Amino acid sequence: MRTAYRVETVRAAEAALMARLPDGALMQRAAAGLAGACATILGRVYGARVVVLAGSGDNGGDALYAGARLARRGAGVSAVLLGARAHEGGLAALTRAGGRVADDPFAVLARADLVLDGITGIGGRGGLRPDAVPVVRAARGSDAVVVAVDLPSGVAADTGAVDGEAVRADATVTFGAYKPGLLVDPAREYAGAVRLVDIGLGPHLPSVPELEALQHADVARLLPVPRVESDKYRRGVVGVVAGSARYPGAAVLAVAGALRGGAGAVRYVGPAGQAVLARYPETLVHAGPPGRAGRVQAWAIGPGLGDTPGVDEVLESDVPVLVDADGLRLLDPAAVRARTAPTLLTPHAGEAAALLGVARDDVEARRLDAVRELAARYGATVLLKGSTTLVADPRGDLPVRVNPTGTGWLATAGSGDVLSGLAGSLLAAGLAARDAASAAAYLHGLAARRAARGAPVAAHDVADALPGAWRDVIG
Ligand SMILES: NC(=O)C1=CN([C@@H]2O[C@H](COP(=O)(O)OP(=O)(O)OC[C@H]3O[C@@H](n4cnc5c(N)ncnc54)[C@H](OP(=O)(O)O)[C@@H]3O)[C@@H](O)[C@H]2O)[C@@H](O)CC1
Ligand SMILES: [K+]
Repeated sequence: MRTAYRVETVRAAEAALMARLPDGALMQRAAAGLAGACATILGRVYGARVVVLAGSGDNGGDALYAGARLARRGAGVSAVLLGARAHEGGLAALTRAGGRVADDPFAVLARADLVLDGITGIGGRGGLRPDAVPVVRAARGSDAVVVAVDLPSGVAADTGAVDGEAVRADATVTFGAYKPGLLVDPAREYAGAVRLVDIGLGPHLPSVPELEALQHADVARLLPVPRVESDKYRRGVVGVVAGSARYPGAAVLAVAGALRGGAGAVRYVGPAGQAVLARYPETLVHAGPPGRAGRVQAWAIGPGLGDTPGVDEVLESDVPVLVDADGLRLLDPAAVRARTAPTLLTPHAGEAAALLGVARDDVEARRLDAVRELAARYGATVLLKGSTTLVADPRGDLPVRVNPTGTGWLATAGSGDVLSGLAGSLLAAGLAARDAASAAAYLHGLAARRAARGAPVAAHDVADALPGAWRDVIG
């Protein structure tokens, strides 16, 4: 499990740790880890040209001390001072090691092999200040590798929002713990490859993080395993209510996902039964309405539904319900809150914006806030699809889950339908809504990567790749 903590939590843990250590020890640990990561990136430190962009705080201190370490190993290090003041100890160490303050920032940046971004870290507020913007652009425009110290300067550590300009790094070396912005877009995209340096914070961090990202082993523990005595009903039947005369394909794709999700049987309910059977003869089909279709252990409703009714009826059932796509339109918070069984909503940013009554861009810019707000408002588990898929539980004291397997190739028509069927199937197999949602997102992203291998994929390719992704996860 990868975890991320908010700034105030990191600061409290740092304070507790610092109280037991000599002055400056923590910054030296950070600088040593940072210099080591830079040496790995550079390959050869001796003779390398390094530029340190230093702001006025401790983030600049880390960068200057790391610069001093690299200078002692033979790198040519120049500092560009961007704040009203510079970290005194760090600047003195750099100068002692043979580094110098640049007369012309643009000249040194043009020849740099590596740029250390130490403008701001967890103390930064808002985007870059005007004096930093041209310097950062010059760094980005050069051939140098840009390494962000702790966080790319200009991104919001706690939310992943980017208000204004920020550093686009090739890599970020972060200290003690991941911060939410390193895992959530848009900030995540600015961070490049993230490396965590252990500075001994672990024992001082609380057990419940702000965010968690499941890894293979975590997902493997969640996936259902059939027992010897299992039959198809004990493994769970998932009811898929999807598709319409206009969009029969959505039904086929949702069923394709559901068949790969671990339920023992898939019951399709709706007008696209023929299309579903033609592709998947193992499906049980029923024209509807859902209440007459027979018993299921979970419903997945919404993909390609158009105006077909059925959402209200399904929400009245006493089994877990996943609502997606067209099912989310006009969704009544009171009806969802009144349910006794779990509800899982799976909007993309546009649907989430409609549910919240805000603009789509607002959701994209503040994904973490949006997913939490929806979960609270509807009393439901919410999976917010997108570049970084997030899963929030209605119990606000649980960490939000962030899916690490996503890929841009998933932004293709019908891939959400596959995800709905898959997550619905995991619900029917008995997973809690939060686990079903996060395991489904994980497998779905992995399947897309396996299917794509660098080339475009169609939604049905993703469905076909799910068994391979599942095998990969259970190892
Ligand atoms: N604590 C620890 O034990 C350890 C901490 N460590 C390190 O310390 C970092 C946190 O250091 P920090 O608290 O000094 O904050 P930091 O991010 O350097 O910025 C502070 C100053 O920047 C300014 N400023 C604000 N916004 C700005 C903007 N948009 N653009 C430009 N400038 C802006 C503002 O000053 P102002 O100019 O307003 O006077 C503010 O005071 C942390 O990320 C990690 O790297 C590690 O060494 C491990 C041990
Ligand atoms: K930084």
